[in-house]
Amino acid sequence: MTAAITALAAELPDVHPAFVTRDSRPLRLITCGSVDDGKSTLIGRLLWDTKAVKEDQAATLHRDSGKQNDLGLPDFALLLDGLQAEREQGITIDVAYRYFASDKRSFIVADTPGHEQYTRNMATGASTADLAILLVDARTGLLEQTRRHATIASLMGIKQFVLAVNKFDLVGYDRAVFDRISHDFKELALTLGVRQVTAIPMSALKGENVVYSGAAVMPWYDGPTLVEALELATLRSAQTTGFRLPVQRVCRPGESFRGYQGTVAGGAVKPGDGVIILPSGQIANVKQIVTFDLVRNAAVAGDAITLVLDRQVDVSRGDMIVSLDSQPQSGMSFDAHLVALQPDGIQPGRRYWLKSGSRRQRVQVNPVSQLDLKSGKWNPAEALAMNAIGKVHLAFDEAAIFDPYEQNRSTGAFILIDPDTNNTVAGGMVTAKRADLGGLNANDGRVILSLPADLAEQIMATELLASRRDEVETRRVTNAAARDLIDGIDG
Ligand SMILES: Nc1nc2c(ncn2[C@@H]2O[C@H](COP(=O)(O)OP(=O)(O)OP(=O)(O)O)[C@@H](O)[C@H]2O)c(=O)[nH]1
Repeated sequence: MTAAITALAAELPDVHPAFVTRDSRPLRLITCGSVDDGKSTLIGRLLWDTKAVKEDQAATLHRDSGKQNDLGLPDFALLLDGLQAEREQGITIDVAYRYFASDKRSFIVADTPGHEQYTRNMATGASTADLAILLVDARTGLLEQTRRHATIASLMGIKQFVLAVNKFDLVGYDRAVFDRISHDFKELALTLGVRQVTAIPMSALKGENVVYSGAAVMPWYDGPTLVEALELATLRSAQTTGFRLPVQRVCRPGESFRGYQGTVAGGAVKPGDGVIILPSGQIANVKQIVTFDLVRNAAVAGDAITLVLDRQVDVSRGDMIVSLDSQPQSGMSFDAHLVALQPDGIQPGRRYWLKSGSRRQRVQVNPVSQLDLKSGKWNPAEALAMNAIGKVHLAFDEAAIFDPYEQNRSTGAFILIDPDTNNTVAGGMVTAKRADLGGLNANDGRVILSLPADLAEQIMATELLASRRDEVETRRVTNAAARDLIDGIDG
């Protein structure tokens, strides 16, 4: 991902002058649709009609698509071809960002390959989206896929939808078709608790109701064009957690300098702020904030920084540096929503690698219920099939650190990786810490005591446990996890 994003970010200033001169935050979008609904054509059309396409790109496009289109227009989907090359290089996270702007606002659209729509962007691009554009083909209307995408988008915290009823030229611009599909969609949105819904009939191919009005062919439609709807959308409110810095790298260029690098995943920080390093629990103050070319007096979510602390502490990749007065939750077990992404689904009790930010740890996953997309009900389930949306319990060997996804889309999101195949098997969002006994876990009938090693030795030596050694297993954990255990018992 980093490579793709860095490459795209490097292009940024050339894309559209409006983007760099505006000071308001751009609106972030994701597009969802089934294969062939016209997603590539729509994004291409948006880039083309807002003039985000550079001249040399435009010339190539006209040349390459000259024979393919009887409207005498380029094949807009080709604009996104560059992405294919990035994907073929096996870049881990298949999200690329496209930038465009209207007269009133700038936009960033997360572009992901069709069938893997939600695979990884859940933990990356889409998790920052303000709005989702759901595409449907006017000829087919809502499909199960549309329901799934809408559900996932709402679980991901997106509260504004635009339903793009595309290919309207193929249904004779029939108003009744639009009324039916938009009615169905509004009903679906209501069941998801999404109130801001705009449905728009359009032809991405012909550019009707995308950037320019389609009034000539759809005089009965008096709503906004897609871009007008996007201009009216609101930015997602700021995240509510304190400062979060998942440490990606410890930088030690010389004896005298030690900095902790990463992208701020929540809140803000300034020199002098008190921070705590998790999971170790060490405390320090921020001495300096450095970005690639300057020393800064503050940093906020999204900034890539190097943090220098005022004392020697032990920090490694995967740790999180957070504000002292607003900490994430640390615990051995959490509740989460999961979307299963591989044919094997999620089987009860299976163990995976869980990756969240720069952290990777072992986890056991137990499904609890599955969402029935038609009724919107959660039915009890012990396993999740591919594409199912479920509620699960996560049980860790060592303390995990999360914010609820509602509060922080970055430190509350994760992916699960199959340790045998290295495939991403699920994307998930943490809903809450489980009220468990901190470090006490039951596994295969055995009790696992997770304690710092020396404490574990002492406890195992006690008369009570010495006689039951084969029933109790101890695992060495960090001090923070042990503290959790004690909190759990006290509470
Ligand atoms: N008539 C008509 N055809 C369209 C419209 N939008 C897209 N198409 C055509 O539908 C086909 C699929 O469009 P794409 O943009 O490639 O669809 P996609 O959803 O991106 O498909 P994948 O890239 O496979 O996920 C192409 O042949 C497009 O030219 C439209 O508004 N009207």
